[in-house]
Amino acid sequence: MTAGDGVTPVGREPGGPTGVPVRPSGSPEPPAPARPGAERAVLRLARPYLGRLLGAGLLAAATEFAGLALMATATWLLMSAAGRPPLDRLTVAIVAVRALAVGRGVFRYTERLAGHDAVLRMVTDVRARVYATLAARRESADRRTGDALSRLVSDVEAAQDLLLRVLVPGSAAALVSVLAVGGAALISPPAAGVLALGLLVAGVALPALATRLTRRAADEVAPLRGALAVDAVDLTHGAADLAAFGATDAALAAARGRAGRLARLERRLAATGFAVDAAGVLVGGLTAAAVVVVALRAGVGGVLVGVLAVGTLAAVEVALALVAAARQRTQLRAGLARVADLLTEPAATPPAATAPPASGGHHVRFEGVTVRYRAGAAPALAGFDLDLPAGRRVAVVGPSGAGKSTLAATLTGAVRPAAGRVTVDGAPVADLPAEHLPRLVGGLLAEAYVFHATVRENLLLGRPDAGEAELTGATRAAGLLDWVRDQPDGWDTVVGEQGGQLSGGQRQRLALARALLAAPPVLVLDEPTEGLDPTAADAVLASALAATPAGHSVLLISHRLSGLAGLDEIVVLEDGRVAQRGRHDELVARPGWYREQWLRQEAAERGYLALSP
Ligand SMILES: Nc1ncnc2c1ncn2[C@@H]1O[C@H](COP(=O)(O)OP(=O)(O)OP(=O)(O)O)[C@@H](O)[C@H]1O
Repeated sequence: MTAGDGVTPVGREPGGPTGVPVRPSGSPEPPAPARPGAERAVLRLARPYLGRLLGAGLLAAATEFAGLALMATATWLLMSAAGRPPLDRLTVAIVAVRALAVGRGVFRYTERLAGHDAVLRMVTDVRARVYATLAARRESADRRTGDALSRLVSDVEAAQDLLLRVLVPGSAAALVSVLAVGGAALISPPAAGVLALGLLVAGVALPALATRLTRRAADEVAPLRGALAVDAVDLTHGAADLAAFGATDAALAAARGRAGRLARLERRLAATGFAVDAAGVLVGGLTAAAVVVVALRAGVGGVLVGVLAVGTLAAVEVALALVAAARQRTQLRAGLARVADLLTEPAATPPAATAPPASGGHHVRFEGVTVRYRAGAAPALAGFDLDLPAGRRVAVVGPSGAGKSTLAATLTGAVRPAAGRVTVDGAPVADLPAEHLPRLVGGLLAEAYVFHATVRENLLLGRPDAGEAELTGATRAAGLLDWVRDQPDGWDTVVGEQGGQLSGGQRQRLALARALLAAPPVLVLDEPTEGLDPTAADAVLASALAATPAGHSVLLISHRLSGLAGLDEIVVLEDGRVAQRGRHDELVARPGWYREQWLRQEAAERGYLALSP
C-alpha cells in the first residue's frame, strides 16, 4: 500500500463531549462487509500444511465413525445378550466394543495433535503477514494500538477456528453421515432413505437456517470487539487527560454502550444457537422414530431395529456438528474479512545477502517526493527535491503542518512517497534491506520513545557496544551529563514508563543523546531542542552539531531558527512545498516567511531573556 491509497480511519468519530473523540454510544462501527474471497485468501496460506490437515480430517472422521459404530455395536450386544446366546456368538462384538472405545480416544487425540500442529503453523504465517502489513501501514491514519492488537489476536484466531472448528469437523461430519447411510442401507434400504432425509435436514437445512438467523448479528461482533479493545487502550492511556477535561464519564459511557451492545448481540446469538440446537435434537428424535417405523414395516428383526434406532440418533448427532460449524463460520466472517484485508503483504522473506553498508558518508537525494496520507486530501509533501551529499548539513523549517516530520519519515522509510523517490547512494530507501537502513539513516525522530529502563539501557539502544567514554560524550553533547552525575544511581537511574520520571526537557535530551550515540551516517534530528528554554536550546543544538562526525550528513528539522547560521542550506516548507531555500544570511536578507519568523523569534527570545533572572 502506498501512502496515496487513502485510508479510512478505523473506529474514531470526532465530536465527543468536550471534544474528546469518542464514538457516541449505540453507534458502533459498521460491520465489516463480508468479503467474498476472504476464506479463500486465508485458506491459501494453509496449502503448505494440506497433508497434515487432510490427515486431521480423516482422523476426525475416524473418531466420529468409531463413536457411531460403538453405539451401534453396543446396542446390538446388549439386545443380543438379553436372549442369552452362547458367549462365542458375542465375542467379536465384545472385542469390537472395546477396540472402538479405545480407538475413538486414540483417534481423537491424534486428530487434535495433527490438526493443531497444522493450524498453529498456519496461524504463525497469518500472524506474521498481518504484522508485516500493519507495520508497513505505519503511515496510515488508522494506527490504533487496540485495533491492531485485536486484529493480531482475535481476528487471527478466526483463521485458526475456520480450520479447527469449521472445516475439519464439518468435513468429518459430512463423510461419516454418508457412511452411516451406507451402513443403514445394508440393513434396510428404505430405512436408510429416511435416515438420509433426516441427515439432510440436520446437516444441510439446519446449518443454512442457523447461518441465515445469525449472520447479521455475527457480522457486528468482531468490529465491536475491536472497538472495545480500542476503548480499553484509550481509557487506560488517556485516563489522565480524560479526567483533566472531565470527559471520563462520557468516555466510559460510550465504552459501556458498546459493551452493552456486544452483550446483547452475543445473547441473541446464544439464544438463536440454543433454538437451532433444540431443533436438531427434535430432528434426531423424529428421524429415529421414522426409521424404526419404516424398518419394522420392511420386516427388519428386533435387534437390528434397535441398532438402526440408536445408530440414527448417533448419526444425526454427528451431522449436527455441521450446524455448529455453520454457526461458527458465520461468526468468523467479519474477523476473516479483516484478516484477509491484511494478507496483502508478501510473506517475510529472509534478508537478502547484501553486503552491509560501508561506514563512511552516504549521499541522500529526494527527487520529486510527494506524500499524501489520504486519497483526495492535499499532499503533506509535494514534489520535494533535496540533495544531501555526505557531510552536508541541511535544516528544514516551516510552520506547523508544513510537512517537516513527513519529510523525515520518508527518509527513514516510515512513510512511502506516492510519487518521486528518496535514495541513499542511488538505491531507493524502499528497496534497502530493513536491517541495513537503520545503519545508514536514523536519529531523533518525532515523539521519540523513552523506555521504562535505566538511563544507560535507554542510551545503549542507540549503540549496544558503546563504552563509558562514548556514553559520556553523547550525554554531554545533549546537556544531560550533569543531571546523570547528580543522580544517586547515575547511569542506572530508572526513568519510568515513557520517561515519566524525567522532565520534558530531560526526556528530550536523553532521546537526543541516544541519537548522537547511534551516530548514523545520515543523522535526522526532528526538533532536537523541543521543550528546552532558548539558552539551553542554542547550547544543545551547537554541541549536538559539533558532536556529529565530519563526514556524516545532518537533516535538522526545527521550528526555531536560532542556531542555523552554520548550516549549509535551509529549506523553508509551506503546505508541503518548498517556499524558500538558501543559507541563513541570505534568507534573513530576503522578505518572506523565514525573515518574518526570524525577527519575531529574536524579539520574543530577547524579551524572554530580559525577564529571566
Ligand atoms: N499519520 C498521518 N495521517 C494523516 N495525516 C497526517 C499524518 N501525519 C501528518 N499528517 C498531515 O500531514 C501534514 C504534514 O504534517 P507533518 O507532521 O509532516 O508537519 P510538520 O511540519 O512536522 O508539523 P509540526 O511542526 O506541527 O510537527 C499535516 O497536514 C498533517 O495533518
